[in-house]
Amino acid sequence: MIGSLQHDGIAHMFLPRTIAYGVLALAVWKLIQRRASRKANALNVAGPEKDHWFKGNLESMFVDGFERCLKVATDYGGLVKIHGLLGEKWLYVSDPRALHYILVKEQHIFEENDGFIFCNRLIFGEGLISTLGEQHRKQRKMLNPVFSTSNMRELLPIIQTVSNQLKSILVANLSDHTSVELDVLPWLSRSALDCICEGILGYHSNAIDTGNNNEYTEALRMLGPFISKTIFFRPLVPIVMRNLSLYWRKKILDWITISWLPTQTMKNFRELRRIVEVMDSASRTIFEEKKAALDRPSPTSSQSSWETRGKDIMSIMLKSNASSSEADRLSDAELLGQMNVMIFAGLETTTAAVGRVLYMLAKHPHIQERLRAEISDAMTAYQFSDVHSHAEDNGGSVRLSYDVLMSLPLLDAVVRETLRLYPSLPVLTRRNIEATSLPLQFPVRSASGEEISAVPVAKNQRLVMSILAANHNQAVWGEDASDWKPERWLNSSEGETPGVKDGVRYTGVYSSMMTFLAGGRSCIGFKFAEMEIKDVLVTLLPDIHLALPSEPDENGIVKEIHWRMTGFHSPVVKPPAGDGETPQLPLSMRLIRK
Ligand code: HEM
Repeated sequence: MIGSLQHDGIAHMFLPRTIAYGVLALAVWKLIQRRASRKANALNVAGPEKDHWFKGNLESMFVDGFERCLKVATDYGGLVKIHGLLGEKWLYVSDPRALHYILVKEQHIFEENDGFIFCNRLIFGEGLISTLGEQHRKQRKMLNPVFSTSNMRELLPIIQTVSNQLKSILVANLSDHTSVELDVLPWLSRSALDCICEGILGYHSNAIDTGNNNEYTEALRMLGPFISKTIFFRPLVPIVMRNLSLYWRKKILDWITISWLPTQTMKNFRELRRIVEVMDSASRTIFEEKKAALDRPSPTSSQSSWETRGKDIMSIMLKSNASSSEADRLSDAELLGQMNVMIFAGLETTTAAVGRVLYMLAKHPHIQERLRAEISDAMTAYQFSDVHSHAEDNGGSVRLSYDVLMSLPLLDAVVRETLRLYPSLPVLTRRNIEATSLPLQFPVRSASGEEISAVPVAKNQRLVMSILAANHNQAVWGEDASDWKPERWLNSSEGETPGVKDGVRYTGVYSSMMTFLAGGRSCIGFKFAEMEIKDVLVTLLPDIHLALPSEPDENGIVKEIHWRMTGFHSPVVKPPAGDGETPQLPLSMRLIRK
């Protein structure tokens, strides 16, 4: 997703069907990169030998390369020279000081890649992930307060309603006597979409109701997959955008999406164009209605097909923008762009995170039991507390307040530990727009074996920031860094803060980990994501027991889940029970006897 290698098309480049289409694009891309590449070749840091003359180390590291990504950092340290396409040299970075330098201290010289920014602008408009420099800073200034804790408090009831719908659907498929195997992934994806649509846009998507055939929500669900399918052509977009007039750009778009071109790639382009048009038109309608609602004294849902209760992020953003000074105010195009960006940014990331926590709990039944007990105790205590008189019950389940939800220690530990070990976006890319020198916390070896603690980097060097390797770094997380141990977060009161060793830590926005990144381009929605993940858990666990599949299928084979890491982590079923490719998360579930 955002800024990830998947977005740069690397993870998909090696699929056989795309290679043929790619040769031409690569040749052009190679020409543009050549100058930077020549300088970058002088990089004097150690790293692995190339695995392939064309693909370098990219396929082995970034196509299902979870272990390889970690091993490269363990073998060579926090700054590693790896091989890109056709011998280009890339830097693979996980050192805490180097990441701080890139993301915080000298953020202005490290930018997202051109292809990423230009394509996002075409798809989403002028939102956060399509802008750079001053314009991006201005947008963050306006948007940061919108994601405040007090606004999250207001949003929680919206999330709780969606989580309850998710529970009702799962419960309807279960019994308390026997376990039933269910692929929960489609349900998690639909409930994440509802959370985002309701919470961010104030729009009743009701995607969880599969009978509700809604063109807009279907387009939102399909956007990510179709961006991935067409991503290979991303490097060409900046060339077209920079060198051709609007007239010719439109002509090219019409040509590549012409209906009689039969190939699958053209079909993918056509579908992506259709999705973007549906998304754009619906977003404009919602946006206009929201603006109109701002001028009405008390909007009612009956006045409009779009719900405008005013507690969603968009409404808060519009109010806050309207009351800002002229200099700080965002244009309508920028506000509109944020709507599409937020949905895209928050959908697959959160779905993967919720799926992973459920999977980890299914794998660790004793932690699941302890967590269920913690949640039940909190609900009982809350039910009989004075505060609860203000909270609603829904279908017999207690709706905890935001503060209680955030204060449950084991819940917090389980979520943190899972987000640390399995970041939804494992790697992200940057390039530097001027020559610089990367400082290192932990020295690495040069290609000739000397110890170095700063590495000169030529302009336009391609950098891969490894969130994964940072979150598994034994130098700050300890020798058990790669073990899933929620208790590490429970012991922090004993004077040890997880992820901090001898004062050294990663400067991420969420607990010394890099899952939501650091600095001015860090995840703006991390509090929203944390609240949503926690709320799904407190809603499901009191009623549903989770386990890994254990029943053999008709061929006598038990399904084994594997988390494939490409741009994202997504669960698949290993062959022979599955195809090892199709995202799915079958879990064995039964109702809890009360
Ligand atoms: C577990 C869930 C999530 C994870 C792991 C995650 C992670 C990240 C990361 C690593 C970035 C930086 C990307 C880059 O620099 O290229 C990012 C950016 C962003 N995220 Fe999230 N995210 C999550 C959920 C959300 C949600 C729920 C929202 C919206 C409500 C959201 C909105 C955004 C936006 C708008 C950006 C761009 C920020 C900017 O460029 O200023 N994210 N996210």
